Amino acid sequence: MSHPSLASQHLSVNAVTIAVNAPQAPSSTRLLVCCQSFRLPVTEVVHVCVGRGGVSDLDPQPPGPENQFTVFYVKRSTGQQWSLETLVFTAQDRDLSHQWVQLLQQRTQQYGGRRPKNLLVFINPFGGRGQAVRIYSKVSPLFQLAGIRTRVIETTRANHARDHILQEDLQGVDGLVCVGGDGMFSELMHGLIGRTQREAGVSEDDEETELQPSSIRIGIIPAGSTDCICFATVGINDPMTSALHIIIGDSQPLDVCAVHHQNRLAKYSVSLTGYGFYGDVLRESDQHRWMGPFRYNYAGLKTVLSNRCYAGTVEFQAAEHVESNPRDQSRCRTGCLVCSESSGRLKEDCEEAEAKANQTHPRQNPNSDWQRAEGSFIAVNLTAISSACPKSPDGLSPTAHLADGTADLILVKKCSMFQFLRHLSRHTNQKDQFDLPFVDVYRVKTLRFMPRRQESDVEGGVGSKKSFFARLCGTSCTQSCWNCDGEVLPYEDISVRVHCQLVNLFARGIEGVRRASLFKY
Ligand SMILES: Nc1ncnc2c1ncn2[C@@H]1O[C@H](COP(=O)(O)OP(=O)(O)OP(=O)(O)O)[C@@H](O)[C@H]1O
Repeated sequence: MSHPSLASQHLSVNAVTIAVNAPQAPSSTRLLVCCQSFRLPVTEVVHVCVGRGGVSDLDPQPPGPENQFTVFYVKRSTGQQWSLETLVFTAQDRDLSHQWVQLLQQRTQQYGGRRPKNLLVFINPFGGRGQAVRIYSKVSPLFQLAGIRTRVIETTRANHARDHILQEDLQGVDGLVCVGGDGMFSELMHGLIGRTQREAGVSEDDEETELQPSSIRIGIIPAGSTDCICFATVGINDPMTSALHIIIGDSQPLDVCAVHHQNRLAKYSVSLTGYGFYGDVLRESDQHRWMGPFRYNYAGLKTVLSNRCYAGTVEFQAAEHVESNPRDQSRCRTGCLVCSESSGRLKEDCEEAEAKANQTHPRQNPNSDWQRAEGSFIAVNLTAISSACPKSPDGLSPTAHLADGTADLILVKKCSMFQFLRHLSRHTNQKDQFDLPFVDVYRVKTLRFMPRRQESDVEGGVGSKKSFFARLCGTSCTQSCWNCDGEVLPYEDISVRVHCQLVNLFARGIEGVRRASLFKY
């Protein structure tokens, strides 16, 4: 087909005649259609067909004359929300229309990124408000439209999805999708990381080992109660937006924390790994499941009122090379430079680690770069991402990066209940939420925590120097637990290592203002 002859043709869209610019430019971001203020990147074309197309059952349309063709594309609505939009073009005749469709399909394939062809979808019918099946039925026609094959499994028990990924044949699958909340994402992530290590002959229990990333990406269609991971990586909890990110094959690497206890892998975590306050809230709320979602408010209030703190030692290795810190104001956004530079460093680090492993002599002083903080803490929080969610849009650490190989460690030292409340409330109303004398924050690669039992604990020492409220709440506990992405870990001493860009999501991070405005039309 002769492209230049097409390029000089004029088509009409919505009764306005527009010029279509030459489509043979080599760049993948070449604009497909250009008409005064209208620009459409080929990477965001979902589908092209002859006639007037509709999104199957959602939007049935009469086929329309064959000299017309329809382009389905991603449209930015408000904020980070995406929707599917259509443009109907009218060519001079049927042949020209067919040529355009063919050309645009070719271009979409050529420059359209790494789009999935085969998805394995897990739906948790009980996640969130039990709406996951209905939510999936709204977005599944989009996958059909884009020509993506899907195999759908409704889970029948906890860990069904994880076990399936670990045990079943995934030949040809190029994407895993969960329709549910953070717990479902965690299942997919554990299954995928576990399977990849097994196939690579890597032991997950070995803290020193480099874990292997998988080429299979994970998509999240939010249908849970908080959906923090979707919110922090896409910027919105909207099933349609997530489905479109999956279809156009977006790719967002994500750091993962491997949490170990006594030389065994305990769990992987991407958002909060928290001891003290968040561990107590989770433990308390788990005991009151019968209250439904209200249990979180109840447990939160009770834990705040009891104002417990715990003695222990935190050891950590601060991030090297990293130009950013948790108190700067530069947030991780689509195309983040800090994260992309980390992917280069990741390769260098792997080579260095391999060289070290091959050395006959052990390292001179493996503990030389460890720092230590000792004391009584109300909370020890580690988060590899901002952990933003609709209730706390800035998250635990607003400037944490998605894929720079670090996590933010937030130490909230012993303070009064009102001071702690101030710390909690700063999540939503201050620029630097760590600007408090009893809060320390570090960007780290590794962490170790050891609880410290004190003589006085027995009598009610640091952990239970009981306030009036603590007595009122009947909380005499001197031991906390870890909250690891919403699951209780029943240990206190743990070690954590951040694995840079271990998993890949169908996402692109949160789009910044400049980029969003480019596409405002
Ligand atoms: N069929 C099932 N029956 C019972 N539990 C399930 C089933 N399928 C998945 N699960 C478990 O349910 C837990 C919660 O699911 P999910 O994350 O989808 O919803 P949620 O807890 O409401 O959301 P969020 O984690 O965002 O708060 C998961 O940890 C998962 O292991």
